[in-house]
Amino acid sequence: MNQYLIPENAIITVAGTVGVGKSTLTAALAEQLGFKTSLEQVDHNPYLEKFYHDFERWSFHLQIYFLAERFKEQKKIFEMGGGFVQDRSIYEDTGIFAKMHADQGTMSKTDYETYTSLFDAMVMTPYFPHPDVLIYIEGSLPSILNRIKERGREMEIQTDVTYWEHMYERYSKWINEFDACPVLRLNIEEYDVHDPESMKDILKRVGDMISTSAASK
Ligand SMILES: Nc1ncnc2c1ncn2[C@@H]1O[C@H](COP(=O)(O)OP(=O)(O)O)[C@@H](O)[C@H]1O
Ligand SMILES: Nc1ncnc2c1ncn2[C@H]1C[C@H](O)[C@@H](COP(=O)(O)O)O1
Repeated sequence: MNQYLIPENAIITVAGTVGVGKSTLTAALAEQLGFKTSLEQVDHNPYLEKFYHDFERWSFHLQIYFLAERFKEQKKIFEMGGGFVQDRSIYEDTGIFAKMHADQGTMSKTDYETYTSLFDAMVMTPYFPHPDVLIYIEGSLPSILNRIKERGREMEIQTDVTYWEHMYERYSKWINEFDACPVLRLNIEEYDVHDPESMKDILKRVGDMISTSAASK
């Protein structure tokens, strides 16, 4: 146990819409805590760029790819006995992305059903521990769009702003209904990743949340 009362085998997952700051916060918290990171790999994804050019053609391929990658990470976290900060949850793949494309008609009904049945089968395996806490990062849409622009991934910058608007709305609803584990909501205006005190404050809140949740079980 560390000074934050976070168990050494804990799993802390960072969630939120594209560009909000998940990867950056994941790295900063893991460093402060001495935990390992589970990061989303964008550079080696063989479908992502194609997907942004043609959602209909590639959305199913991309979801299967992300599901496989995410599941391998879950398995790794399980086998290594936890102690991870994880960049994005598997719940977002299904609850936000796959659903959004199915609803918008850029993933067929059959493909969505195939994807969902595979996801459900994977969740039922022992490799699927729920996080101890899910940190949900939120902020204003203009600030997030600005971050997407500044980060400079051309495929995201070229994507119509309505895509990000729809995703933003979905995330706001999704998090209000999310109940798979305790949630710590953080606004991007309330922390500074470069300030160790600010990271410690977040970790203290994570530790409090884990202790409260353990006491109520
Ligand atoms: N706390 C922060 N303050 C200012 N800029 C940030 C902060 N967190 C992330 N950024 C910047 O915002 C952009 C998106 O951050 P990133 O962590 O890659 O987001 P995500 O993983 O959620 O897509 C990057 O350019 C990053 O440097
Ligand atoms: N499940 C997903 N479906 C479609 N696109 C996805 C999915 N998961 C991540 N993405 C995209 C969104 C971004 O362009 C990159 C990386 O996400 P980020 O939020 O920047 O870490 O992958």
